[in-house]
Amino acid sequence: MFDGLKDKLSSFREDAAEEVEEKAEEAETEADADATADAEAAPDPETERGSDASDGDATASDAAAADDAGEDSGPGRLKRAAAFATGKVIVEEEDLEEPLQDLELALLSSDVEMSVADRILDTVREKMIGETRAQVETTDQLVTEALHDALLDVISVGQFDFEERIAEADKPVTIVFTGVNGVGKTTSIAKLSEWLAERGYSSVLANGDTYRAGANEQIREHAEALDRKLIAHEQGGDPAAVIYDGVEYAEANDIDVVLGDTAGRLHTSNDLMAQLEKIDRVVDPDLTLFVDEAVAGQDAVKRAQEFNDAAAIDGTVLTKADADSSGGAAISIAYVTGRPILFLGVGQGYDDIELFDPEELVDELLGETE
Ligand SMILES: Nc1nc2c(ncn2[C@@H]2O[C@H](COP(=O)(O)OP(=O)(O)OP(=O)(O)O)[C@@H](O)[C@H]2O)c(=O)[nH]1
Repeated sequence: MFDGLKDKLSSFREDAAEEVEEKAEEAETEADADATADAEAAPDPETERGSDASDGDATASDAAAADDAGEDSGPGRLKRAAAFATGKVIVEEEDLEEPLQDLELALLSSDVEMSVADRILDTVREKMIGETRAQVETTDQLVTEALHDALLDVISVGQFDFEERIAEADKPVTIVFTGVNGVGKTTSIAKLSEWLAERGYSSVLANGDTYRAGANEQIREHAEALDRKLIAHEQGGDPAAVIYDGVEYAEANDIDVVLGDTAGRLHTSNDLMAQLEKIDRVVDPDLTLFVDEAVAGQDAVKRAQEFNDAAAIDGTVLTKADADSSGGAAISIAYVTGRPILFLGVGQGYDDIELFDPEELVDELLGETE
């Protein structure tokens, strides 16, 4: 999962750490050279005692040396050298220039959305530049921490505890799933039903996809495999009515959660978006979840944004993360929509769904999981 991105992040860490180390060493060499120059320029107390004239000469050459140092090194260098002498390393903007350019390219080529990449770069800059570290700390640690914070900042936008939300909500909890065709919506509903069952919550499936021929059969297969009740109407029926029936069934039978499928649609299909509005009006779902596939990268991010604009979503289920190397959608969707990723689909089996944990993803991306 996300191997391509992991490799790119790892290269950035190595390059940035190397640059900062190199510059720190330069500062050390300069600090040493300055110290030697100072020592050489310092008047010998023995000779000094005998000659008043040499006193004046020494002061002049000291000043000249100080001037030279100022001209050649600039205040940044001096500050750096001074910090180095006290056991610290200061990170300067120029150390990071090249690695950050490479990081930007790496993120964009991993399908990370532009504004998200910018934000990550800004945070890394903010966390690292002007930062001092003790020489005993590794620079890699400093870079890793900055990258960790930058990634977490964008990935964890809007995050809430899904399990707690379900536990605390009045029952039945109604969840409606939207998204385009073929991204794994129906499979995700089945997986979520199983995920809920494992945590002691019963669920009923309601097939609001009355549009596509074969939709009833597809979801029925899952319902039968999992031994769940399915509410379905004829093809061409009113999706809001199906989900409403699902809610009534749940109320009558003490079922905790209603999982409502809907037809795959583009945010631009007006009639289908109007159906979603009707579902909203008639059923007033507790949560509307957008489903898309991680492998769609930038397209998934764009669709999430467009769906959220057209019909406010509460979160995303990102499927096929197991087949995605880029990780761009996983990193970008929450920041772009302001709504969290709640689940990752990680395979075709019913158990292949994971509650999304931003901290866990960041650790995995930075190779800190083992
Ligand atoms: N590898 C992998 N495959 C998945 C995942 N989730 C779903 N799939 C597969 O993706 C395909 C499409 O899934 P569906 O659930 O039929 O997709 P859908 O969005 O409901 O499709 P429509 O009903 O046509 O809108 C199926 O073959 C699923 O097994 C996942 O997390 N990982």
